[in-house]
Amino acid sequence: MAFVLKKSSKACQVTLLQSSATFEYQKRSGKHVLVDIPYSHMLAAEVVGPTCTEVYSSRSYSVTLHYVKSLSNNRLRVSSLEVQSDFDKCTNLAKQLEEQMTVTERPKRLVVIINPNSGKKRAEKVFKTKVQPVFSLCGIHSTVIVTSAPKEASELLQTLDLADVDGVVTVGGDGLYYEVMNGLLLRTQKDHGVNADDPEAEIIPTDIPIGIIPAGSGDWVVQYLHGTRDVITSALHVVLGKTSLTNAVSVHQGGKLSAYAGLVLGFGLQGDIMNDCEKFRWMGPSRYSVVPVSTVLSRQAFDVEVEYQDDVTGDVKRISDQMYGVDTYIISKGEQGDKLVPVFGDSALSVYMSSKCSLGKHVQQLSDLKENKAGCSLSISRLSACGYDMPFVLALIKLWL
Ligand SMILES: Nc1ncnc2c1ncn2[C@@H]1O[C@H](COP(=O)(O)OP(=O)(O)OP(=O)(O)O)[C@@H](O)[C@H]1O
Repeated sequence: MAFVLKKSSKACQVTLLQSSATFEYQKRSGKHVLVDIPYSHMLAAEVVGPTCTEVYSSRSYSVTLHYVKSLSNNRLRVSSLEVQSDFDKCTNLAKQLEEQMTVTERPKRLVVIINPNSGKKRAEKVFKTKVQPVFSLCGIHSTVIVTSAPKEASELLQTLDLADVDGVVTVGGDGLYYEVMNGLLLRTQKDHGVNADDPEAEIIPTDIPIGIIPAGSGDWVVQYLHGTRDVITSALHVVLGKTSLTNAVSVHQGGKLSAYAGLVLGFGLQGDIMNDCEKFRWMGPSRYSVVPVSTVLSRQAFDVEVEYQDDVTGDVKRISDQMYGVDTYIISKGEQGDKLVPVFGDSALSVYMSSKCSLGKHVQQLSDLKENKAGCSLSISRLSACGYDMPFVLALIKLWL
């Protein structure tokens, strides 16, 4: 299907192809331009009529197509293209484009949960100035909840009416994502009559996707997911509606569910680092650079036994040693050349163990891991114990990709 409209007084041919629309026109300089925009990247087509001060002419209507453009470093931005014609042509073109956009399922009703105390305490401003305009452009209705205390988000999700909700968006850091993921999973178990405390019970995955707008201190989940912590990029990933599966792992101790983990499960040093960082929250994001140094200097080795099922052979193996830490990456890390890259929704988890060694060697191992150097992980399909009774159960939940 093709339409001929105008762009800056010159003819512009718009052709609707199977998966994209092309716009072909000449610039004032005479240069020929062809813009090919996939339907999957289109956000909205707006028709604007003549203002009352304009003299009506045969082409005083316009269609502005808003779409997503890729920039360097995995960032996305909104771009627009305007063509002019009469009322019939403009409304017809806009209707055809809107129809193509709705072929892929996109969210229309969202619950947005903001932690005003995340990171540099700019989450509310970030949402209002950068995210809300993108949601409005795409006709998304959002119910905004600003938390006033820790755990409020997960408690609220136990009773909130989620029947018509297409997704929950967090504006904060990894901690808020963790809270919302826990809240949604617990709600899903309750709704299905599953006893979440039972370590043998299969976790029922939640149908409601989670979107993450980075406004925290670490923002690791979103960086792994989108390759950037750019706010507008995250908002655009949400509105385009494509989801990715990620793992959640339940951790049980003493016959009770401790929590669902979604990023790293750190036993020993890593857990101590996170615990110490929380005590220095007043330092803001810089606590993650300073506090770990003192925690590593006061490291302690434990007698640990790790039993796991090998990802490749399926054999159950056991390692006993004095270790500083056993870290399980729920968002696994796969090897790509000499680098470690995040892998979402993998059937295996990666485990890193730090056996007793000199401080120099230990620091080297930790910095290799921080720089994502390949070669220091074990890939396991099930980790059953690490010194304590901590069986893990895997589930998959959806994130907007
Ligand atoms: N209104 C609030 N006041 C204080 N703490 C809150 C509030 N709402 C949520 N929290 C808690 O704050 C913790 C940290 O929040 P969040 O992850 O958003 O920020 P961050 O710690 O700065 O970022 P990151 O987790 O990426 O380092 C979460 O565990 C959450 O439970």
